[in-house]
Amino acid sequence: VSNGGVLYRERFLSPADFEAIRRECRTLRGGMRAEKDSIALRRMGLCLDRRSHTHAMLMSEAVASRIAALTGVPRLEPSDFPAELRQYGAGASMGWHRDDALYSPPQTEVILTLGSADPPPPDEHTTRQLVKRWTAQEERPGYAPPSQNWPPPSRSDLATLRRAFTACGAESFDPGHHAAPPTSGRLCEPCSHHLHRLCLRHAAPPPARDAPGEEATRSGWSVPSRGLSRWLESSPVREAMASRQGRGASEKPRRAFAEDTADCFTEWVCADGGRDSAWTTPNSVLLVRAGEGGPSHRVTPVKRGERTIVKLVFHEPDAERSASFYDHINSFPGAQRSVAERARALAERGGPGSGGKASRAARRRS
Ligand SMILES: O=C(O)CCC(=O)C(=O)O
Ligand SMILES: [Fe+2]
Repeated sequence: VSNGGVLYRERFLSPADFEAIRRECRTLRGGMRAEKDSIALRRMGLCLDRRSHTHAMLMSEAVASRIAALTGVPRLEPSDFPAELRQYGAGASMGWHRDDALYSPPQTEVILTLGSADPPPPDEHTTRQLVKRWTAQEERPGYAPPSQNWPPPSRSDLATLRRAFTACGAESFDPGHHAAPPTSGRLCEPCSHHLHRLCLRHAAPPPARDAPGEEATRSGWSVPSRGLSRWLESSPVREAMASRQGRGASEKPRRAFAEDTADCFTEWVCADGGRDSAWTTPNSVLLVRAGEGGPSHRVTPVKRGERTIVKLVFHEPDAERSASFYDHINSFPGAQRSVAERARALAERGGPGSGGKASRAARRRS
């Protein structure tokens, strides 16, 4: 794997395949249990049934050869190590570690993100650029707020919105459709209650501007679907709006940006010793080379929301199981130790350099 053994790629599966996997995995969440003996803290896990659709889709020759092509490993195969569904809830994290080599030569691990907590907010520069682009779009004649593709207002917004709409005499208020996305300077003049939402009654007829989703994608971040109103009130957004209205950015920011929405990153050490990190988007894959030669990496603590991933293991043809393979398998939640496998693991540990009780006790799952 390039970049010191880590590679991050977004939009890995087709939207249809990804949705099918996400749907199935959602139904399995109830079966998750706290992971045992793991470096990860407060993470929940579940081994995916080999007969599941998710397993069939991901542990396939097709996916293996795509991973091989991405990593530059000549050939990879789906391993017999269980694919795991894992969830980081609030407070969960994973400290710096290298993935144990479950095989020799060491495997490539694939972290497919199914869902993530709210993304971290954009920096101030990005926010200003985005607000500028939105404004330009909104100033086109005939602009109307999009209906479906903007996240609907959060529950806590509804009462305020309803009041604002009543105040300006709007006839109806449908939370899913009558709330516009954040705008910059263009307030609903008659209402002017809301800096960031247009009242449809006072908005011009359709159409249309780029879907906010596309905007967000182009700018490299997603608008938080939860905590939207807090995000809008955060200082760079407010300042950008204020300066559009010629009022300058004199208002004291009420809340610091970074405190407001914070969530976990996967961080790793690159080949040159520097660090890189990713807020892993849904349908992204993070490919990590295991073993001593692999990169050190970690997951920063989740403060809000949750992040669900599927972890998959691929190995080179003819790779052999290592003692760690058995240690790991036996520490799965609810694992039944297989006598034969245990015997085999013990026999393998007898070899030179395979570590005694102390190293076994110290070994924790990655
Ligand atoms: O959740 C992640 O992004 C990384 C997880 C990881 O490193 C592991 O499970 O070994
Ligand atoms: Fe890891």
